[in-house]
Amino acid sequence: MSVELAHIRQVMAEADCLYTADQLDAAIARLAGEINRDLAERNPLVFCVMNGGLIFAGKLLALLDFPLELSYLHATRYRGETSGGELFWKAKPEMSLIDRDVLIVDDIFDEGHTLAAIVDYCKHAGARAVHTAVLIDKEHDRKARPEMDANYVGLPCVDRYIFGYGMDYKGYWRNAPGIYAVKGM
Ligand SMILES: O=P(O)(O)OC[C@H]1O[C@H](OP(=O)(O)OP(=O)(O)O)[C@H](O)[C@@H]1O
Ligand SMILES: Nc1nc2[nH]cnc2c(=O)[nH]1
Repeated sequence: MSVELAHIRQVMAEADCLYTADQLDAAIARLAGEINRDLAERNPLVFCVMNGGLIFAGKLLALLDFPLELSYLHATRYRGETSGGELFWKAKPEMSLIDRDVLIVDDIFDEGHTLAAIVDYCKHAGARAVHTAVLIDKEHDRKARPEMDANYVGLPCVDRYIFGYGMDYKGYWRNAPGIYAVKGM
C-alpha cells in the first residue's frame, strides 16, 4: 500500500482528539486495579493482540502486580484499511492454553468479530477461562454478538474511525499520544 505522507500528516492535523494520554492512562490504571483484584490468584496467560494492543498492553502490564506469563497473537481484519473484512490469523498462540486462565488484551472492541474469534479459539484450545480487556469500546448497533461484552473496558467512543495509542490510520499514527477521530469519518 502506498500512502502519501502529506496525507498522513494532514489527517493528524485535522483530527479531533477524543481522549488525551492522561485520560487514557487514568482509564488503564482503573482497569489494572480491577484486574489485580480479579486475577491475582489465577496465574494467567496474557495475550497482547498485535499490532493495535501493543501500547495498551505495555501500559497495563506494568501496573499488574501478580505473577503472569505474557505472549502475543495477531489476528487482523482491517489490514491497513478503515473497514474490516475477513479475519486473518497472522500468528496463533504458541503456548499451551490447556486449563489456563487467559487474558486477551486488545485496543478496540468495534464490531467484535476479532475478539469473538480469539475467544472462541482460546476456548477450543482448552483454556479454563477467557477474560478480555479492551481500551476502547465503540458504541453502535453493529456488534457481531450483541450479547458479548469485554470483561474490562477502558472508555467508550463514538462511532467514528479512530487512531492513536496503538490504533492506526492506514498503518500510521499508532504512536499518536492520545485517541483521535479522523475528520469526516
Ligand atoms: O471489533 P472488530 O471490528 O473486529 O475490530 C477490532 C480489531 O481491529 C483492529 O485490528 P486490525 O484488524 O486493524 O489489526 P491491527 O491491530 O494489526 O491493526 C483492532 O486492533 C482490533 O483487534
Ligand atoms: N485504527 C482503528 N482500528 C479499528 N479496528 C476496528 N475499529 C477501528 C478503528 O476505529 N480504528
